[in-house]
This record gives sequence, structure tokens and C-alpha cells, in this order.
Amino acid sequence: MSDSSRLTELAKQIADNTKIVDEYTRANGISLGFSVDSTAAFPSDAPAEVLEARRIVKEATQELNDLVTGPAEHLRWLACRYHDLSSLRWIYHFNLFSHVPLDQAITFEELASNAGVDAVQAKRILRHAMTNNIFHEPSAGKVAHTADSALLVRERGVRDWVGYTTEESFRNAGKLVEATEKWGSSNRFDQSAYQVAWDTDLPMFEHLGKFPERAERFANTMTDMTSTDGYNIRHLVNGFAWESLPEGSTVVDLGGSVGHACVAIAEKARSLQFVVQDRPEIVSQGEKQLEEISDEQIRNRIKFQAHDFFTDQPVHGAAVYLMRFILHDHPDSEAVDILRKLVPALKNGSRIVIMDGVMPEANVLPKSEERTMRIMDLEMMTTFNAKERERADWEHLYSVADMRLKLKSVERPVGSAQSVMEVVFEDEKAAL
Ligand SMILES: C[S@@+](CC[C@H](N)C(=O)[O-])C[C@H]1O[C@@H](n2cnc3c(N)ncnc32)[C@H](O)[C@@H]1O
Repeated sequence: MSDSSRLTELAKQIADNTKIVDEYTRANGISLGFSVDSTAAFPSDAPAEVLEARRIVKEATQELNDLVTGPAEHLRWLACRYHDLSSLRWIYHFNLFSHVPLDQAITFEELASNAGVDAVQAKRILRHAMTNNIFHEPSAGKVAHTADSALLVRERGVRDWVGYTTEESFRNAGKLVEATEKWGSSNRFDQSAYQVAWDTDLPMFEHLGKFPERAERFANTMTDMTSTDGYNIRHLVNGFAWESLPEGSTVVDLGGSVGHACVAIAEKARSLQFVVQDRPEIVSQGEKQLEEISDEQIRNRIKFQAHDFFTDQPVHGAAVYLMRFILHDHPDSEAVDILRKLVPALKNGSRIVIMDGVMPEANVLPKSEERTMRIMDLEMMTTFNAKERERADWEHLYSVADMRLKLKSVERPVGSAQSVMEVVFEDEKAAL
């Protein structure tokens, strides 16, 4: 059956919803464009109907593009998308972005000489990247920044994200088949594509700990993720009633990285105290970044503590133990160990707030939201042999770890790729 009526339907959806987005951006001084002075990020706090219209435009344009391209052309060129990453990686690795001024074009030769790379290679790489709106050629032989390439200069978080994904995730993903060939369906966390890609027996975080610059880049990537649509930190801040906790309550953030989640919660819940736990090298980085926060009221309520969550939890009786993006990094046996090391620190009624993906059935979520979650699932597979769990997997995990851990609620805030799960420890006899 012909899809021609679908084409017209999509075109109408695009026109109608683009109008909503356009009216909002004009009224709010948001400039969507490719030039360096364009708005870098669509406001995540835009009204819900505008965010919904934007989602429809994104999905409908993608579908329309794929339909008019046709399956044969689509599949062939989809299979060549690796060069989107290979050119971006080259640009990142050789720091090309930092050698182009933000306010003027320079010749390919000048850029190559400043960056210490070959001019002919640089021109070929850049001209490919330009087809993705990363840099442009305003006049023959000259290169200038676009909004995308300028972000690599201006925003450390985006730069580190691009560095982590192109230098590390891309490398891991390229070894997924080899890992399956080698270890079959193993779900040991030291038998993933990561170990093949980096020729190591160590699990990812232990291995990363040996390379301080890579560990720092990973932590910055995690912070940067809190600005994305699906993983925006507002979903955690608004997804649990932090202000309803008794005044002065303590929140312990296990594997809390450099403290970005606690800082965001502390901005809203002004009476809570926080302990951010992580590996020692990350704790040092977090302490340094905390010093840079100007609001003393926030700074004074956040403490860092080096703690390995595979060992006994040292902070007993906290109101909430938070784990965001932790259990999904671990196959079931390790996830159970992490929970069991926490249990002795819990009192009756203690809460564990777990923020992670809860995978839907196929075709339940809008495609763009499902895609983000599926990307994360494969990221877990390649890096840790772990996975994004379905609700039944989560329930099973908690009950295997300890029958007294009861899953009370699962909420997925609108637009969030993660859900907030509240697990309560129910044991009348539990001693502190
Ligand atoms: C995927 S990141 C999540 C960070 C943060 N919770 C967030 O939501 O962005 C996982 C974190 O767990 C930390 N981590 C890994 N193994 C750990 C361990 N054995 N003990 C404590 N922290 C660990 C990592 O250093 C990293 O900061």
C-alpha cells in the first residue's frame, strides 16, 4: 500500500507544530540557527505544549525524511554513519575547534598549521563535518565556526561528552560483536566490549581510575547529561518530594560523581544535608568543583566521602539513599551486592530513591524517547554487560537483594528517560 497519504499527513503535522515552536521562540528571543550566536539549547522549561510540538516536529521530519529516501538508500547510507563519528573524533582529538577564532574565518592552511595537522587531511575531515553543520566554509578555502562547533570551544561539558563518546563509547561499540564472539551471553561485568576495546581484564570504572584525565572527562560527561532533554536533572528534582523530608534530614548519594544531583536538589530543598559518595579520584574532583559554587548555603550542606559501594555503607540512618545511574551500570549479581551492602545501614522506613530507566514495552513511548532509552541500554551492554531493566526485573532485583526492600512507587516524569523508584525498607525489628 502506498504511503503517500502518510507523507501529506506528516507534512501537515510538521507545519502545524512548527508554527507553535516558531511562535514560542520568536516571543522569547530564542534564536534557532546555525550561526555562532544562535541559542545553544532549546529551553527545557518551555511550556509543555511547546515541548510536545517540538517533539512531534523532530519525529515527523525524521519519518518523512526516511520515507522519501526509501529503504534501499536509507539502509545503505545508515550503514555509513560511522564517519559522522570518525570526523567528529578527529576534530576533537586534534583540537581543531580551539584553533578557529569564534569571530572570523581562517584558511584551512592556517588552521592546520596552528593545530599541527596536515592541511589536506584537515580540509577533507572538516568538509565532511560541515555536512553535519559542524563548521562551515563561508568563502572558498576558509573555515569558520557554526553553533555546533562553537559549543566545543565554549562548553566544557559538551566537549567532554563529545570526547568521551567519540574516543571511548565509539571504540567500545566497535567491539560488541567481538565480545559476543569471545564470551557469548556472559553477563559478567568484566566480560563486555569495553574489555576487548581496551585490552584489559578490569571492569570499566576500575580501569578508568588508572587514567585520571579520562575519569575526569567521564564525570564531566555525566554532569553534562543533566542538561539533556531525557536526562535533565529537573526530572529528579521534581520527581520526588524532597521538601517533604523532615528538616535537617540527610540524603546520601551513592556514586554521586561530582555532586551535580545533590547541588540541584539542594537548590530546591534548602534544609537538607547531603553526603556525596564516590571513588576517591572523583571525590577530589567534586570537592574542587564545590568550592566554585558561590551560594554558601548550598556549599555548606554538601560533604564528599570516598566510599566503595561494594563495601558496608558507613552512613547509618539517613532519610534517603539516592542512586542515580548506578544499578543500571551493574549486572544483577553486582547490583544485588550493592544493595546488600546498604541494607545494614537502613532503619525501618528508610527510603532508597533509585533513578534509572524502566524499560517500556516496544511502541509504547514516543519514538524519540524510546530511542534515547534504547541507546542507553546498548551503552550498558557495551560498557558493563549490564542493561536497562523492565519493571519486573527491578522488582525481582529488590526482592533477591532483601525481602524487606519494597518497591513503593515508580514514576516517569513527562519527557524523562528515567523513572524515579521509591524503595522502602520495611522491618519493624531493624536496629540502627
Ligand atoms: C554512571 S555514573 C553516575 C553518576 C551520578 N550518580 C549521576 O547521576 O550522574 C556512575 C558513578 O558511580 C561511580 N562508581 C563506580 N564504581 C563505584 C564504586 N565501586 N563505589 C563508588 N562509586 C562508584 C563512578 O565513579 C560514577 O561517578
